[in-house]
Amino acid sequence: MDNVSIDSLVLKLHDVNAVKFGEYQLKSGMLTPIYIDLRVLVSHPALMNQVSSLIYQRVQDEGLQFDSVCGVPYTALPLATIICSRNELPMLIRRKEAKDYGTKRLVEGSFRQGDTCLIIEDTVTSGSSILETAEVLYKEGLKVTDAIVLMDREQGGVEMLASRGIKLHPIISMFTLLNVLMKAERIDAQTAQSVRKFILDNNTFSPKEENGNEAPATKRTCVELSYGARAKLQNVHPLTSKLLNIMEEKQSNLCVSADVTSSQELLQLAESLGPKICMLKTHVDILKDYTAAFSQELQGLAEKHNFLIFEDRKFADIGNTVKHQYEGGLYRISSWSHIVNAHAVPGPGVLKGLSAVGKPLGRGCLLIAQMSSQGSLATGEYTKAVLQMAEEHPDFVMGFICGSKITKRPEFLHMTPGVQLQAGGDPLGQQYSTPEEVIYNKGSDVIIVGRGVLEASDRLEAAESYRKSGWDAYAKRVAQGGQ
Ligand SMILES: O=c1ccn([C@@H]2O[C@H](COP(=O)(O)O)[C@@H](O)[C@H]2O)c(=O)[nH]1
Repeated sequence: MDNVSIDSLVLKLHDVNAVKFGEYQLKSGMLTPIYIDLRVLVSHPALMNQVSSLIYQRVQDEGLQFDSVCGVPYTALPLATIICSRNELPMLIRRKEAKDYGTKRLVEGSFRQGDTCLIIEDTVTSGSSILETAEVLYKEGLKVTDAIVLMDREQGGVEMLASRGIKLHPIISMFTLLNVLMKAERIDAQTAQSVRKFILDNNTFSPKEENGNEAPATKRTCVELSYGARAKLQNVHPLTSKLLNIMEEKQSNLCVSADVTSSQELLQLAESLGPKICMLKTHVDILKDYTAAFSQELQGLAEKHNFLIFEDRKFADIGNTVKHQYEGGLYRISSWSHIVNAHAVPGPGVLKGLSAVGKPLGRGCLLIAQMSSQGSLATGEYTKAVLQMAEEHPDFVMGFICGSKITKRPEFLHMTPGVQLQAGGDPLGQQYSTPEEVIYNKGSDVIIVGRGVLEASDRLEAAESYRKSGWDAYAKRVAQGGQ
């Protein structure tokens, strides 16, 4: 499903007043600054057809297997009807109340015990309406493994349903909707930010422990998705998805920081450590003998060993300057580095400049939200502002350089430098944490290790130790946090 169709749909939904800003009450009684009212769709047949086509396209893209389709009453009923009728799929209707005459059935239509039913819903907040429908279907002997929703408010529905064995596939999610409306100047940045804050502050999902009690706060903050599951999320940057898949496949969340000054040595590192890493970080401006041939060889090794290249350039100038720095000069960074990073200090212009060059090439960027060095000024409100900048540019920003997880949004990556097997520091203010601390306790995704590997007598053996510690810490986190 392409972004163009999602963007145009969001704008049309806004045109027909299906997206309202103000103060509204949800089914749960919760007051919300944004209300999605898809009941109006029935008055707009062309839009109804567009929505139905997008839902069916998603069903096909996901390769979902099912025997029948059921729309959650009432708003999703006509959507399910159009989809089933157009594509000749058997449909079931869930009654809200059984009739007190005739068959008294709660599910109308023909089915066999053990059949799988796909649920279609218009909007999800907590996921409770889908679960109610699924429970009625279960009582009839049907199975429910997947549900498709047009609009996910991103308030815990995906996680709640996942905890009950149902995979929810959202077509539009709240943060995407806000970004599209903001880009089209339908809402201002302040409105978008206050809605984002409301959504993040009002997550409805609290996992239960096996004894039925609520999990303690430390466990409850979010359900932990695996790297592989995150790779499949709808909003994820394509390069993030690629990286997450590499991580899962190679069982490595290790990025080696190749801080050496000779091209030959860097290429040797890439060749020997390539199988152990998901990413290789460079500081191209410390090489004393850079040539274009070097960058070509490096790209070849990245393909051979399936890792991404991250040039740690830390762009920090106005948009026009960073555009030149990224695209041109001696290094032509955009031509060979999959990922670069930037400081948020100049404001969003830095991202506009970089993305003008990087986006057409499928590149991505990390924002520096925190630094590992002692006395860093990138803390508190600054870090929050960096997060906001990322949320406003999800089509180019893949995540953050940071010391710990700064957002629960699973589509953003957290990458942490300042990692060694023993905590400590260097005389110039670098501060080190262990892989276990960074990945398990601080919730980061990738460990970035330089001297821990480079100064070891056996670099390959050291890289394997870091790969294993990083991976074990991640496996422990996922095992305790969910799926
Ligand atoms: O906050 C930051 C941002 C970047 N770095 C870079 O990571 C490596 C760390 O090297 P070590 O040898 O493991 O200390 C280095 O390239 C830094 O420029 C960072 O350390 N902290």
